[in-house]
Parts: sequence; C-alpha cells; structure tokens
Amino acid sequence: MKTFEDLYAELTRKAIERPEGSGTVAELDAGVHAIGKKIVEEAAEVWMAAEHQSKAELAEEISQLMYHAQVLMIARGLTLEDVYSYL
Ligand SMILES: N=c1c2ncn([C@@H]3O[C@H](COP(=O)(O)OP(=O)(O)OP(=O)(O)O)[C@@H](O)[C@H]3O)c2ncn1[C@@H]1O[C@H](COP(=O)(O)O)[C@@H](O)[C@H]1O
Repeated sequence: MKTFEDLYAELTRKAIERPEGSGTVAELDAGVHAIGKKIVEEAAEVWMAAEHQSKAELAEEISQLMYHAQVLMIARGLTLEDVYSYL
C-alpha cells in the first residue's frame, strides 16, 4: 500500500522527469493559484463526504486532498520535513 512518503517521492520524481500524460506535471504547470483552488475544492468534498457519504468515499476524498496538498508543497519547494516540523 502506498504511503504519504511514497506518494511524495513519486510526485517529486514526476516533477523532475516530467513524463508525458502526468496529471501532476499539468497541475504544477498550472501554478500555485490553480493548485490552491483544487485544494479548496477537495476540502469541500471531504467535508460533504464526512457528512453525507460512506467511510470509503470519505477516505477517497481525503486521499485526494492529501495528493493536492503534496502537489502544492512541491510547487512551493517544501519538503515533508518542513511540514513535519510543525506536527
Ligand atoms: N493520488 C493521486 C490523485 N488524487 C487525486 N488526483 C487528481 O485529482 C482529481 C480529483 O478528482 P475529482 O473527481 O475531485 O475531480 P475531477 O473533477 O474528476 O478532476 P478535474 O477534472 O477537476 O481535474 C483526479 O482527477 C486526479 O486528477 C490524483 N492524481 C494522481 N494521484 C497519484 O499521483 C501519482 C502521479 O500521478 P500522475 O502525475 O497523474 O502520473 C499516481 O500515483 C497517482 O495515483
């Protein structure tokens, strides 16, 4: 099963290697403003899923929020340690 750290390493590689067809590369190219909007959208979907959907659907929405948060971290040059230092 993929972990938060595994995903961050994968996305970091994608940002460097820029493989064709990568949604992450497209999102990074769209920029911080666009990524921020995705985060707000996914956060709202998490909220709605928590109130009205199944635990599995909520888990999926949370995974998408985590993904977009990681894309934003990479766009702004943050490492996992930068974030973990505040946990
Ligand atoms: N975990 C994710 C992930 N979570 C969410 N998303 C993206 O976020 C979108 C969220 O889905 P929604 O249904 O909320 O939005 P949508 O309206 O369908 O999508 P949009 O049209 O708004 O983009 C998905 O369509 C994906 O584009 C993800 N995209 C990629 N990953 C993983 O990231 C890695 C790299 O992916 P690529 O860069 O695409 O190769 C792979 O391991 C993927 O599994």
